[in-house]
Amino acid sequence: MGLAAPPASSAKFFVGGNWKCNGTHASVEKLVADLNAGEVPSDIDIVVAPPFIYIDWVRANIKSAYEVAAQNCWTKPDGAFTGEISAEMIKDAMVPWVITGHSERRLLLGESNRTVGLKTGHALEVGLSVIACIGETLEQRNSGHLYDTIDIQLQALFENVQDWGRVVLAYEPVWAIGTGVVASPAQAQEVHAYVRKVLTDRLGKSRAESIRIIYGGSVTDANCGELATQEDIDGFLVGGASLKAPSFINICNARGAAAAAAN
Ligand SMILES: O=C[C@H](O)COP(=O)(O)O
Repeated sequence: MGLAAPPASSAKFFVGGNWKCNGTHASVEKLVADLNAGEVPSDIDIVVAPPFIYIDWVRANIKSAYEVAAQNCWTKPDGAFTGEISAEMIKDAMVPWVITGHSERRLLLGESNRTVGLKTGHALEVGLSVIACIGETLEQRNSGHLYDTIDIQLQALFENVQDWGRVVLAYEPVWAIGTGVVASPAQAQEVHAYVRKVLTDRLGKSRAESIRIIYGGSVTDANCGELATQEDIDGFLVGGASLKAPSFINICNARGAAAAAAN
């Protein structure tokens, strides 16, 4: 007996694992060994984002089922920007993806919508693919500013992105990140559908349908199944659960498992 209807979205499922500022050489080696030992679907995109210091080792040692992302990049190619890593360097290190606009960078490090837009545009120009993050705080949601927050964040992307073919949009409500309070499937779907409509209005139906809109915020292998069946949820950006290989592998299998359960 089925759990839920199969997903309506035909976009290639995408699962990102954002390791954030976690790990040691020993724990990263163990995590990569465990990920390499697991079975993940070959028809989805899976991308892990280690801390910069481990990224080269991970890229060289993780199996080809997983691509690698940086967690951030700078807006310029090089220069006197102490502590920054440029998109050019990320490309030079043969890392194909970068995350931009994560709420931890927006809120803890003061990155503005403009900066996120510039970083995203520059990374794309350099040839990277980008996981661009958007999402509202609880205060913005509760004060009726959910959709204008999303609009403003998207507008900064529209001003800087020429080629949406290499962009994955991650909707991550800040109140759900690292809190254990996951958005309900209906809450997440409602915002994803809104984002899809904005993309449709700006870029046309066909392009909008091809852009993956993924959900992030307290995703675990226990709650990902129903989320994965929502029409406009094309995958996940996973934080804490991506540090545990068995959980992350289960999340990578979420859509296939949900489809199998529905049949
Ligand atoms: O980038 C990932 C998100 O911030 C979600 O993190 P979380 O799964 O630990 O809530």
